[in-house]
Amino acid sequence: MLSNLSATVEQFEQAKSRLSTLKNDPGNEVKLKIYALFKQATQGPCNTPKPGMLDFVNKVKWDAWKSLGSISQDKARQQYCDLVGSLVAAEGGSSAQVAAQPAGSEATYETLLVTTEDNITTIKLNRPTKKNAITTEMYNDIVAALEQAAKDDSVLTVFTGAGDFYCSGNDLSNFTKIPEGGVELMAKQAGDLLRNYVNAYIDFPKPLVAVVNGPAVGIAVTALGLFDLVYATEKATFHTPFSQLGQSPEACSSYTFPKIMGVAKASEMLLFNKKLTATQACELGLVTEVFPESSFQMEVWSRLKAYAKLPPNSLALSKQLIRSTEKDRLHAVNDAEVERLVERWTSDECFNAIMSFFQAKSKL
Ligand SMILES: CCCCCCC/C=C/C(=O)SCCNC(=O)CCNC(=O)[C@H](O)C(C)(C)COP(=O)(O)OP(=O)(O)OC[C@H]1O[C@@H](n2cnc3c(N)ncnc32)[C@H](O)[C@@H]1OP(=O)(O)O
Repeated sequence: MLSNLSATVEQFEQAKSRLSTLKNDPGNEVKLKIYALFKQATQGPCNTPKPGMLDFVNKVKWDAWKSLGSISQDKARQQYCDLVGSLVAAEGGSSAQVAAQPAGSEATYETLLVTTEDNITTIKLNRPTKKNAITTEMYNDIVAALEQAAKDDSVLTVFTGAGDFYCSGNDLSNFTKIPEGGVELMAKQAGDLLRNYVNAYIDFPKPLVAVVNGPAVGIAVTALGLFDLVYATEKATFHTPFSQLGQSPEACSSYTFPKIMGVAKASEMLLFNKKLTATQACELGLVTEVFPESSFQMEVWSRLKAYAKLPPNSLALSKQLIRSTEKDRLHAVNDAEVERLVERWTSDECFNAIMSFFQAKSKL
């Protein structure tokens, strides 16, 4: 179903009242941006006379408002909600209540928000109470959303998470629903789903961008090797605890990680569960750039909106040139990783690790 969405007046009011609950001063630059967005959202483009040279404070505020040019009140309201949402989230609150969806078209899924605006299709994992862990239904929905994004008019596709986590990886309860055919059938079905999921990334034809808004675990980290840009907030972490879970790497990371960061660093992550900070992940080349949490959403989205104005065919063709020589290799790696995991999922090591998680004996 398609409908038009932007920040509602109610969301805007909610964002206003949440702003007053902030404990930390976000700094003058951010405060000015908030002021300007508020004025634009409530009064439209700046049309008041410029304050005199000596009226320093009002002149700076006027400049900030004027700098928004003619952006619509709807858009300003939405950006205001996004900015307040990121400030609230930075203090440990949930940004989900105030962050508005980009205006534009929206496809409806149970735990996925898929929207298209400004030539960008955004796929947002929307299960914040479970740290955006991916259920079997979500794997299928993400594949469908990627197939749709490949065909739509957008130039870039962005993947991100709602709330304080980017994604905690595979939902471990996917392995607790044993079908009548037993554990072997469950493992085979999970393998087919995983192969299909990873193929959707390998074959994705347009630039794919990860906006890593918080910690990432497991398959949410390994899949990053198949993205074209990875932007992370400074509070993001990157953890692939496969041996701890009795499992093995997926999403082609057994190939992409050594290529990106070298065998030694890849082994620390994929064999020995080393959790990286955003800065470490950037130094190793897994992350493109790290941003301060207070301005993360604002900086990243303004940059992506500019990129999305570039000529789409040129972008897609250049991506194909960069990636095409690797495609067959990546498919072969995906098949091999899936084969290994199907074995692992029937092992005692894996069974015991998942049981301990649900008996709350172990957390990563
Ligand atoms: C069917 C296809 C299969 C393809 C599989 C492909 C292979 C994939 C491999 C992986 O992705 S391996 C990584 C799997 N992920 C984990 O092991 C993470 C497990 N979670 C945790 O260790 C912690 O929850 C956390 C992520 C470190 C967060 O800890 P925090 O203390 O901040 O929050 P919690 O209270 O633990 O979490 C809130 C809520 O969410 C539930 N939850 C979080 N992550 C998962 C998860 N991955 N699977 C299932 N449930 C998860 C957690 O249990 C809490 O639930 P409630 O207790 O509130 O009901």
